[in-house]
Order: sequence, then C-alpha cells, then structure tokens
Amino acid sequence: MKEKQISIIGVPIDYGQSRRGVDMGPSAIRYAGVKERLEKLSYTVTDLGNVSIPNRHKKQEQMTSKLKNLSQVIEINESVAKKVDHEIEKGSFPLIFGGDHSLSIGTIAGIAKHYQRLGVIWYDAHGDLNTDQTSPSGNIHGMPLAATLGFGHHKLTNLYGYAPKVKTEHVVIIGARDLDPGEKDFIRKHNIKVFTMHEIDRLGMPQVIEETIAYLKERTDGVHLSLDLDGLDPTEAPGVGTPVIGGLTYRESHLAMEMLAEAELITSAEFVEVNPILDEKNKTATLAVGLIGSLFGETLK
Ligand SMILES: NC(=[NH2+])NCCC[C@H](N)C(=O)O
Ligand SMILES: [Mn+2]
Ligand SMILES: [Mn+2]
Repeated sequence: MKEKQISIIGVPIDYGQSRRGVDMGPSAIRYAGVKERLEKLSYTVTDLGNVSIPNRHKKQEQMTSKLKNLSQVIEINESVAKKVDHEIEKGSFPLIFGGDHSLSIGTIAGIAKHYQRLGVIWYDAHGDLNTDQTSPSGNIHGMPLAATLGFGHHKLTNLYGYAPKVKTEHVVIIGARDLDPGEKDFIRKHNIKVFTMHEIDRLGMPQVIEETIAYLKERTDGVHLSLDLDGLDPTEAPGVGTPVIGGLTYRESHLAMEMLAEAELITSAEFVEVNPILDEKNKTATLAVGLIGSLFGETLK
C-alpha cells in the first residue's frame, strides 16, 4: 500500500437483501480486532464509525418498482459516496465494512471520481450484474456491479451525479459460481473478464491472480477490491446471507491477498456481506480480518 493512512468506514446496510443481521457485520469485523491488526503493520488507522441508516419503521417503501427498498438504498449510498470521496481527498486509503453488497454502489461512486480508469476486482460467488429487468429477487445487492458499469435503474446508475463509474473492460470477477441467466448474457455481451470456479480449479489461484494483476496494471490507474465473503466456501465462511457451496478456500484467498499486497495494486477495499447472526462464533469476521492483514502486507517472515 502506498498510503500509510487508513480510514475505516462501516456501512451497516441491510436494505439490499432480505435476511436480517448483516447490519451487524461492521461491528463483528471491529470486534475481531481489525484496527489493532493494521496498527501492528504501522499504519495510522482512523475508525470513522458507521454511516447512519434510516429507520426501517419510519420509512416504509411503497413498491414503485421491482427494486426492494430503493429509496433507502439510494439515500444511504449517497452518504457513503460522500464520505469515501472525502477520505480519498485527504490522502487516506478507504477501507469499508458491510453490510450488504449494495453499498458498493456508493463506495465506487465516491472512489471512481478520483481516477481516469478505475479498475475493480469483484471477489464473489455471484456476479452482482443483475438489473431491474433481469433480477430474479428484486434485491439490490445482486445489482451493484451492473449499476457501477452504467446498467440498471437510472437512480442506481446515476448515484452521486455521474455514470458510468467504471468501464466493463476494467473489471475482473473472481470466484463466480452462481450466475443468473441475465448475468451470463451480460458477461458474454460485454466480454467481462471472469475467473469462475472452473477456471480457478484448472489454473490455480497463483496464475489467476498473476493474470488479474497483469490485466489491470496495463489498463487502470487504481484498483478497488470488493470482497464479498460468500466468495469463500461456506464451510469456512458460514456467516453470509447467500452461501454457495464449492467456494474459494481460506488458503487460496490468503494467497490472493498476499499477491495483491506484493503487487501494490489495490487503492481501496471493502469486505461485505458478513452476517453475525448466521455465523459461528464470529468465524467469518475473524477470517475477514485475517484477509485484511494479508492485503495490507502482513507476512510470516
Ligand atoms: N451480494 C450478493 N450476495 N448477491 C447475491 C445475489 C443473488 C442473486 N443473483 C440475486 O440477484 O438476487
Ligand atoms: Mn455474493
Ligand atoms: Mn456480492
């Protein structure tokens, strides 16, 4: 990491999906000791606390569209974008904890302003490439990557006043194994670079990350890592709302983080979808903190 300053921002959003408890993700990651872990690596860490979330009971969404809780998701993400934007302005590395994955619409909106060609690594069992037209669930956490690329409901794509935030050729998806038909069409049509579990099994994680680094290094001027804990296998990361068997191991993921650290590629990052209610003794949040340590340069020697 080039920056020695890290700003932690919690986004306890659960409006992007239907299972309760993911709003406690940021606390669970904090309790697993993330700040101390980063301070040991001699970073200056400022925890900015959580972005405030509108009350569920006060504001009942009228279903004006297929998208669940659209107005809350917009409102929260506008303030996420502003906060992240401000931290980058100050020269700090934004490290965001979720919360459901819909928060990426806001983080990337705040980040992409600062780059000509922002790259994104989407580490996830899912593509999150649905639009209001293709979504099988109406859950906005299945749409943030599409929105970031300029596809979907105009209120999502135009969040923070501009679109698109990222170009389709600047994205790499790693770990995909549950893609909806509309998402597969999207990937084919826009020729998105995807390492599904099939490719990862065949090539091995070292080659996957080497190729990812080479691909993004020559095309982009900054790279955001969006890591959905459901990219990992549910036996090792059970505390997620949409688990999918056959996922990435703890070891593979550690290696990925270490290689990214060595390449000094990542300029912002988020760890999302940690749901402590579904977890076992904070195992998933603890795993996330281990990955964060490696991403920021922790080594055994
Ligand atoms: N960030 C996530 N966990 N996304 C899961 C999305 C699941 C499914 N593809 C949907 O659109 O509803
Ligand atoms: Mn996912
Ligand atoms: Mn996701």
